[in-house]
Amino acid sequence: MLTNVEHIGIAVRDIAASNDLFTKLLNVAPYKAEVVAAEGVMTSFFRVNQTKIELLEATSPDSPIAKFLEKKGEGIHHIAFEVDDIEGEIERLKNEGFTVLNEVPKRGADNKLVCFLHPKGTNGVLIELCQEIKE
Ligand SMILES: CC[C@H](C(=O)O)C(=O)SCCNC(=O)CCNC(=O)[C@H](O)C(C)(C)COP(=O)(O)OP(=O)(O)OC[C@H]1O[C@@H](n2cnc3c(N)ncnc32)[C@H](O)[C@@H]1OP(=O)(O)O
Ligand SMILES: [Co+2]
Repeated sequence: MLTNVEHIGIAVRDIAASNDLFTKLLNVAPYKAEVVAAEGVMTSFFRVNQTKIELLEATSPDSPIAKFLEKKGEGIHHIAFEVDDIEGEIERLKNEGFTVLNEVPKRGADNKLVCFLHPKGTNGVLIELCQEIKE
């Protein structure tokens, strides 16, 4: 089951400059910076009550963020929903006809297991599902 919007991912060219901007905007400093090498991203997380913003900078030219920036420029990159059973949701969504880009959940940022749905099947919005990793 999808429980809530866990974060909004925003693609940025210069995460240090965007950290300053979002700190002013949200009146709060980022609580975490984390590289996810497998995704080719550097992330920075802000929390405003229950809402999180994830800033994403590409760490390599073949990063999905680099391609996105080249094509669309800076802006909202994805919406992430929190789920309580990511494997179950993957099966359910596959059966509903959505294209799951990684059918095996992968390690994301901020201590989550994640998967993504192709935006072609979701009205042009990249959707991420994420489940807290219980240590
Ligand atoms: C996991 C760490 C962290 C976390 O929260 O834990 C993250 O969120 S990491 C975020 C970065 N990782 C990903 O985005 C992984 C999933 N994304 C992908 O697999 C690709 O980006 C994919 C398949 C969505 C697009 O890759 P492709 O190589 O096909 O790039 P194209 O430029 O050819 O795109 C094809 C088509 O899709 C449109 N597109 C691409 N990205 C997005 C997007 N973010 N939102 C909406 N639409 C997108 C692109 O415009 C192309 O459409 P077209 O009409 O053909 O121009
Ligand atoms: Co994300």
